[in-house]
Amino acid sequence: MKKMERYNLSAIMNKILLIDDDKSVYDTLCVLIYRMGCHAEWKSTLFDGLQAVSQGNYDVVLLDVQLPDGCGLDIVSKIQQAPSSPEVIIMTGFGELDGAEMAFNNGAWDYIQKTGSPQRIMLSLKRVLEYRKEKTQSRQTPVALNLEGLIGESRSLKACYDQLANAATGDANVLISGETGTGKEIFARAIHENSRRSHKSLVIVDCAALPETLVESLLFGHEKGVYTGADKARDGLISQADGGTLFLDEVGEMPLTIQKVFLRVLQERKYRPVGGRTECSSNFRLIAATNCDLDQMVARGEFRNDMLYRLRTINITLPPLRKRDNDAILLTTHYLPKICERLGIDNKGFSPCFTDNLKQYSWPGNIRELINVLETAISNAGPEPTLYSRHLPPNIRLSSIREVLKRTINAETWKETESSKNEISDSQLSTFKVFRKKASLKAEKKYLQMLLDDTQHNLEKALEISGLSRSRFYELLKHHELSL
Ligand SMILES: Nc1ncnc2c1ncn2[C@@H]1O[C@H](COP(=O)(O)OP(=O)(O)OP(=O)(O)O)[C@@H](O)[C@H]1O
Repeated sequence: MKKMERYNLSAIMNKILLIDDDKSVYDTLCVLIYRMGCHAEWKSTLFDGLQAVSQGNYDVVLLDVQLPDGCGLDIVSKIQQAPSSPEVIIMTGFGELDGAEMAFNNGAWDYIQKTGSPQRIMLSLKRVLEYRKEKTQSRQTPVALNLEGLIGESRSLKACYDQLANAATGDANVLISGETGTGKEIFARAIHENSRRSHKSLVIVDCAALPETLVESLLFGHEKGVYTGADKARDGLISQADGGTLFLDEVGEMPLTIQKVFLRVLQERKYRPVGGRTECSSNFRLIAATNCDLDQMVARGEFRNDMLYRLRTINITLPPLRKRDNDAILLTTHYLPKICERLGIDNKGFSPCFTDNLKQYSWPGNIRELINVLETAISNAGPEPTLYSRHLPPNIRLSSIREVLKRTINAETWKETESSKNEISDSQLSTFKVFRKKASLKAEKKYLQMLLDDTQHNLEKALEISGLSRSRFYELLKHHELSL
């Protein structure tokens, strides 16, 4: 019986791993950790620590910054990817703002100076364990989130799904930021659809398209006869959002004069229609979206600070597509059949060279650009059943060639620097002009080789991508002893 009790206890005990090369820190902390009713283990290097984390079921990792085999800050996200997703508390010998910023950006729970009292570490540990307990409990009663139409499994996007779930359970104002085409509107819709207001309207206001002279009338409505042509009273968008959600898209474009009026509406959910004598109220939930840096706009006097403060009770920042791991491919798999269906053609497959290009491109227009590019590729492919990189628009293929070239040239410059170090001893350095000429010839040849490989020696394609004239292209091939 006793044995059984002990077994049960250890099963529910929180497990803490300390990664620190100073054993005395472990000796001090492990007593306190055991007193808290937790189990402590110790590793002295990043390598051993990561190995332990990948196998053990730890709740928290206390991580030193300077370790014999590297910097602790570099492995915070790797630790969190372990099966038990442990929280990380950084313990540093020297507190530095840069280090703290990097730690928090990487997802650390806290950043503590080791030289302070061990109680400070214990307090942080206690808080993080409480947080984990709450997190586990809320997971046990999961809210069924409807993410229909939202594609992506990257870590950065999943963190946004968590925020979406949190926003959907309440009524707080939400500000969604992110580059153009990252899905701010589709996220706003998902928050509304998952909220208790989903049976009422989601009213979308495109602040960039609001005509300044009619803005108040559009938002607040107007009474009969206030304008020539206003032959009857009309509800504004705020009234239409009563009981539902008001979505202010491109909120950075809202004129300052309107921000002033709108701020009062935000605070009191009350407004006065143009020409009206009495105030009306509207119980709406506000979501706003922007691709501007509103903090910078506030600093330049282009956006009201009090408005921004109100808007971002919950702040969701959508990551750009280039920072979403494999999501571009998942989106491609999702959108290809839809586009083909819309065009009334058979679905198409895609080759590895096609996805390689998609992965290497930086997608400044994000998901919207990806959808457009897929449409172009489908149309370029005509009746062919499979999409290859040659079906992609030239700018995407070029940018991927540029990436590979950059990497190759960097590697070669490094090799050259290394070998030139040896050459310097027995030969004179050439002039800069000669050196530059040699380097550019080498890069030229590399480019041509890649162009030929990528286009499978197709002349027309090579000319299209390179922008070279036919005669210049032949001249270059001859010069570098390459053949088509
Ligand atoms: N995660 C996603 N899964 C599937 N489709 C997405 C996703 N994110 C965005 N999209 C699609 O990409 C397109 C652009 O999305 P959306 O209009 O929501 O972006 P946005 O950030 O509001 O853009 P903008 O700032 O230019 O207004 C839409 O067709 C949308 O359906």
